Amino acid sequence: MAVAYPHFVVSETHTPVEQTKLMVPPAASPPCPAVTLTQDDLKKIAAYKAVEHVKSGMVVGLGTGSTAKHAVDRIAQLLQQGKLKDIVGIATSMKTYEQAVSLGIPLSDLDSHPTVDLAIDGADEVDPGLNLVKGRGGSLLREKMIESASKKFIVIVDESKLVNHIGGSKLAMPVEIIPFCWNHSLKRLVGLFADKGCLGELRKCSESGKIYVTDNGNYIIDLYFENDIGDLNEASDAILRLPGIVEHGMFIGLATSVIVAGVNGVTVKTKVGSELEVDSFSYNDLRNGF
Ligand SMILES: O=C(CO)[C@H](O)[C@H](O)COP(=O)(O)O
Repeated sequence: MAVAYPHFVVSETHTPVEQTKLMVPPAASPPCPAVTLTQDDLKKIAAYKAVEHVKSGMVVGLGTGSTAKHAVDRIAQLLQQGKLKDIVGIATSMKTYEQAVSLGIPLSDLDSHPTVDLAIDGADEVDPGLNLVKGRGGSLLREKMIESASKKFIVIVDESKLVNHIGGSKLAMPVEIIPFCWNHSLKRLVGLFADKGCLGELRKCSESGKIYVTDNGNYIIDLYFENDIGDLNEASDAILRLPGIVEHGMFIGLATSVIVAGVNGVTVKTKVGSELEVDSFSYNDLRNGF
């Protein structure tokens, strides 16, 4: 059974793998049987909603990861259908670059297009102030370069990414470092946050066990925090002061809006000055259009 979402049909067969299965309640009117959305369906819903903000002629930052992949697919589809024209994409990773090339999306870079109209990307954590952790997919440096050059940066997530505070998922906060004496850098990073119950490890490829190397030829140290990191700007400054550190995965104040797809519908949080505007849409609203 497909959810009657305006722009796409959820696949009828779902592969559970590691995805969370979520039950969406049936619509009150018109009657509609319950539908099971996978976590990937939610990512796709958030991605498609974000792509509604892409207009012809825009320079668009193309994110990396399983959520952003849906946005790139959708942009390509709209280009192929002639509903979008003259889009220039700037890829945040080699993987996204290859995806975009395979789909025929015209690409450029920040040297030729230093200002990006809109970037769309996933995130690993989103806090209530729209600060993020990014980079569990390894692309944090190019993502931060492109997203900080964007007039608008829309983050697309399923609701599992929401946290009360950065580090709150207890999963990795990645830091890209140069390979030279990586163990020294690891110790210095962990030492910065000794009072926060911080542990760190060099990222390895899960399949080969080899050291993970970023698109920039660097390594990644994954930091794990037992306690709240505290002031994010202070933590950021301390990390970036260490020689050998290239960038970290805290994206502080960069997102202009976040689209969260959850079991009950979609929430769009948008920064308006210092305020946060929140719009919520149930799947019934989505059925009837916004
Ligand atoms: O920062 C990223 C890659 O560096 C991704 O955006 C982040 O890891 C989220 O990935 P996914 O959409 O697969 O959950």
